[in-house]
Amino acid sequence: MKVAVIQLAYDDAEPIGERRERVAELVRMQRGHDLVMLPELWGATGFDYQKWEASAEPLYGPTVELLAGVARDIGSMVHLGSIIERLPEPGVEGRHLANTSVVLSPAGEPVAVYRKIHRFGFGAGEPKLLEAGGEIVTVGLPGGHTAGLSTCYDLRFPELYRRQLDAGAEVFLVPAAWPKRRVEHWSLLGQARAVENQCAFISCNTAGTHGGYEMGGRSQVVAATGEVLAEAGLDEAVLSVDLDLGAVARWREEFPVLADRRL
Ligand SMILES: O=C(O)CCC(=O)C(=O)O
Repeated sequence: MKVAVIQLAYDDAEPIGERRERVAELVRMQRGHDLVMLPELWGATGFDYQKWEASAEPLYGPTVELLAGVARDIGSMVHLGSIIERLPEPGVEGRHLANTSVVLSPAGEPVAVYRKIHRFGFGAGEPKLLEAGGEIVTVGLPGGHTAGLSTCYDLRFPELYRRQLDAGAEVFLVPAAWPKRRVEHWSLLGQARAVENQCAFISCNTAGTHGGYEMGGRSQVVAATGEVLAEAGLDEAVLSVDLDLGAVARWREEFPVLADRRL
């Protein structure tokens, strides 16, 4: 599977409309890839919580519409990172916003919707403003493979990835807006999730500075063996990787750790 990871850099000064067009163009340039990935909340100004209410959109709103058109044009699956979704009705905690990922098929159809389960902010930001997701979500990939979906802070909760593994995941897809200050955790945890679950791992972080936070970049593509196949630096970058997902099953057979789990 040929994957393109778009590590987008932006700052608060870039108007959202211009950023949308720039992102659509960047995705369009990835023709020939089976899957194109974007980072978390790039259209909702990432860490800038104050802007979330104003930038919220319905699930099948302008971001999905724009990227569905691009997915169709280039014939690739597109993981749009995430949006601030305005829920049709308030959730169990009475909030009407969520941090929501959508994966689009090469025909531009939404084939998976994941709402971030673990909200980051310790009482402020996400837990204060957003409803938590509650569902394990996987999505079928070309070649009959299965990906598990999660977002940013979720990466700190290994039990989520075990559940995705049990749901058939062979690769984890993780968009993020992970700050530079803790970027070592980001790299380490991504590799750990790959090694402990014998799953490939594809992460797409943000670069630039928004909401006063410098972002950490270092998006990576990791094989199920833990080998880092590609890693971005601190700036905007596109990683283009030919990822052999058949290698996941071969590795599990060669080194059958998962068979020794005690449940
Ligand atoms: O866990 C961290 O250090 C960063 C998480 C985060 O920035 C987020 O989930 O938005």
